[in-house]
Amino acid sequence: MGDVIIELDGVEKVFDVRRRAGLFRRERKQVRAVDGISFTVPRGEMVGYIGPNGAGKSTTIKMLTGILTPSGGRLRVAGIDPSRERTRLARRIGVVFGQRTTLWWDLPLRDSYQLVRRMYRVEDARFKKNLARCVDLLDLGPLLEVPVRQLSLGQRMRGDIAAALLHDPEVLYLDEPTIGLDVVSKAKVREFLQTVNAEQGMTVLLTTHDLTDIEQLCKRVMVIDHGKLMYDGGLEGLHAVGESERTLVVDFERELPPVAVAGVRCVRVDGPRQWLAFPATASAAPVVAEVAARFPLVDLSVREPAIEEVIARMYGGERLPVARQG
Ligand SMILES: Nc1ncnc2c1ncn2[C@@H]1O[C@H](COP(=O)(O)OP(=O)(O)OP(=O)(O)O)[C@@H](O)[C@H]1O
Repeated sequence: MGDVIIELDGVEKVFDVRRRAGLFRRERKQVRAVDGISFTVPRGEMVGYIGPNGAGKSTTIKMLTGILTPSGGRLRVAGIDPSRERTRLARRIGVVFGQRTTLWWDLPLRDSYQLVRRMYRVEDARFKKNLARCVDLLDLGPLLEVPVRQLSLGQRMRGDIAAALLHDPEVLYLDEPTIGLDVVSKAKVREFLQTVNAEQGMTVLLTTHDLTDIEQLCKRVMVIDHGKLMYDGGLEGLHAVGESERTLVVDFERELPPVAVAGVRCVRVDGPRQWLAFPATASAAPVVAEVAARFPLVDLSVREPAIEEVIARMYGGERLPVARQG
């Protein structure tokens, strides 16, 4: 592990919400959007931050940029307290919100980038170098003279990502960077993120509803629900926690009643084909050996659990949050 660049210790955000409770009465209610979250991210890591709608992901990112001040706990990004020194932090971080653009609607991309350069006072040579690299890797060349309003969603997103990187941030927050994009644009964005992470050692924190983003980009994933951290670890570990199952798809020589093998559930029968589920954490070898020894087999294959199913089970289930580290 390298040095720690993002550090949260018991971070909370409580919103005071007023709502009507009858004709004349207003009720005050507190929403604990982030409820005591602790984690650290070492420099250079690319981490997925996922959870169902309203889990507290955007609120966390807003605190990490300094837009929102935590109600409790301790938060540091590159050694800086974001809400106290938001401007100083802004030079060190890049932010992309998939749902809205930071570009100037009426200006061509090229002019937007000039404004970014002035805002961050990016030195000329560095700006040229960074822009050339982004234009090359994100295929922005033909788009530079086009006003932002005329860009497709995928083009605009690529434009936004470039804008976030022109001042060489050490940390990049991406909130739903692939939302609404077509397959080709998604692939391009992912490839780009992989490149900047690998070549520049940029730390990336990514929220997404598209689990392919996580599978392709992140070795580590954090799952948040109701403002609490429910899981922090590798994707494989998520399968263990989510009690996911692998499936042995077996073609027998003839139709058989559902086979009974210890540790295995027959989940489907279709003619001579049967689907046998067993825990994803177990080895397939003994299951295959027993089925093959007892029944006349023609063919078999093992299907890995879909990460979507694991996550859905986690979101749906009553789980205890992970223990706080340290
Ligand atoms: N400014 C605010 N005032 C009051 N409540 C808020 C505010 N911002 C967020 N909340 C509430 O805090 C909770 C967490 O919201 P947040 O936007 O962080 O979730 P999210 O995980 O980003 O969800 P989504 O995937 O839908 O974007 C929700 O219950 C939301 O309604």
